[in-house]
Amino acid sequence: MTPDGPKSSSKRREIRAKHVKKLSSGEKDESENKRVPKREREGKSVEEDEPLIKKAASTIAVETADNKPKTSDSYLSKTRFDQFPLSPLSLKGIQDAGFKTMTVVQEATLPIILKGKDVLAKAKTGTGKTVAFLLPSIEAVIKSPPVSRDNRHPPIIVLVVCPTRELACQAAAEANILLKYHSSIGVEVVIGGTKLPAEQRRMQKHPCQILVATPGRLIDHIDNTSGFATRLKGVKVLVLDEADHLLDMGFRRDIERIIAAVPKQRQTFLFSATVPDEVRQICHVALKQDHEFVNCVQEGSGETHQKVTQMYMIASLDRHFSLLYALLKKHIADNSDYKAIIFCTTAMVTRLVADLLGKLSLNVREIHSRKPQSYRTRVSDEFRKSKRIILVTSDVSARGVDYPDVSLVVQMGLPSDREQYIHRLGRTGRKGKEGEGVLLLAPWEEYFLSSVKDLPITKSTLPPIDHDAVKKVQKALSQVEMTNKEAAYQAWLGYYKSQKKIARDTTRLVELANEFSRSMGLNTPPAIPINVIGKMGLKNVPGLNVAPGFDKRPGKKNYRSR
Ligand SMILES: Nc1ncnc2c1ncn2[C@@H]1O[C@H](COP(=O)(O)OP(=O)(O)OP(=O)(O)O)[C@@H](O)[C@H]1O
Repeated sequence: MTPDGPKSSSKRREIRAKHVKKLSSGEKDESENKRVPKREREGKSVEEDEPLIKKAASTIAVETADNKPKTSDSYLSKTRFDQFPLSPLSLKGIQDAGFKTMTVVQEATLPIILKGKDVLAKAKTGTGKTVAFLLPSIEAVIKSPPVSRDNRHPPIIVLVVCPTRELACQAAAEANILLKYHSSIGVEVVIGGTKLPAEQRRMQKHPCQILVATPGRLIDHIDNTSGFATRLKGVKVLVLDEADHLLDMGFRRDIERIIAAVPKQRQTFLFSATVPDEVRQICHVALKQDHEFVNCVQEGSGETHQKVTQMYMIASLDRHFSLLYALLKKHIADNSDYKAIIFCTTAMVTRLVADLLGKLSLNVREIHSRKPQSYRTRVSDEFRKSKRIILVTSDVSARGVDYPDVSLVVQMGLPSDREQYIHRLGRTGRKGKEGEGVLLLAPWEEYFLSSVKDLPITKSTLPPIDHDAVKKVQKALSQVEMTNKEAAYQAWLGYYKSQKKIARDTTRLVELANEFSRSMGLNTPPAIPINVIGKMGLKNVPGLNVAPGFDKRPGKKNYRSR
């Protein structure tokens, strides 16, 4: 391969990882708690949302030549990029990236976007949505009039909003790959976890036309960075990546503020692998009335990848840790180049599970919101590049993160909803590859299955757990620090308190939490400060171990952080 020739996908990944690393420098862990969707923090559901308004928009189902909707997992189309009026420099960048033909979602959305229309696009996980919105965005920058060098507030032409820092950095890294030959176009990222003045200085030094941001930090800049609001007045393209998540109750107010800060006269793209009906009905807050809905996904089994086998296991909580261990051991034995992701319900449960698997001598890393951003970036980068590794994570890694070759995704406990289940599962089987997904539930969580009954998820027999393995897990649990168990117990309780069906009977909820406590090897449930119990709405519920006084640990207002 010539130095400038098409890149192999591993080379491309390396380049992107380098970009991500560069983009996401930051030392302080500015907890993501405040950005955890309020719906999840407070247990509110979409049903409690504002009245839904009916919306008229044309829907385009992507069809094959024989007019049947695409059912195969082939994420690539036969259409070449040069069949569209894209700038030669973009085409050169695409060639260098090693992209030969467009993916289905790119082929379906590009012609509509190039006509100037707003688009709401739904396409499976790992099928190239990022490039689908970046390419036409770059074209919009190229078509914009040049800006004079002495303009003190050079306009931001494209604003991309992503729900997490990892995703924002990843999108910016992908943009940098596409912009390889566009030396006059710049991309910047603004995310939490870094100091605001540092970002302000960086933006001043490198005025960009494309800005990728997380909602909270973007609003910080609107409020506190001089000239920033003026720069946003230049926006011609607004992108909401993981749009359904950004439009749900947790982010909605921020998104409404962001929309108010950019001109009405603009093009808007909403992309996600899941677009629930509620989101279709409220998307008018961002999109024009005559937008197109491009649906590259068949309802039901079409929403997940055929090459990813989906199984669920039902077992009492006291067996979950041993089951997880048995499951991982079997997966490792069967897959020499295994790469597994374990999703847990909260940050503190994530820490507990990571700690436990580490004590069981598995090669484990952890990512959640309580880790500093610099650590998160480093671990994410390492996991992206490595094989024979397990990542234990909270939902900060559920959406959009593009780790190649993940062979197994385990979801422990109740996913927050059907969409989250699909996005988490979507970390495997990317770009048409094979993968395996296991959902591990307790019997009282089985009701969740009704929300995914149209997906090809089947019941699995439980892997055999020998006596030695149980002993090993118990020993490992006894070595896990008590403070980690206490924090996991409290977080567990907070999470399930936000699950309406379970929280309805608070006495039962506490009984279940105490079952979880026993599964960690504790005879007595950890004590919870009385003020925290009050805030959780669990005052006087029998079974709780009440500690007098206040929980003074930093950032303790929210019981669940991701
Ligand atoms: N035309 C193409 N040909 C080959 N690979 C591509 C093409 N377009 C994008 N890719 C690659 O496909 C991978 C998945 O893309 P991306 O992360 O954008 O998926 P996604 O659809 O946004 O997934 P998710 O729903 O999980 O966010 C990336 O590694 C990206 O570089």
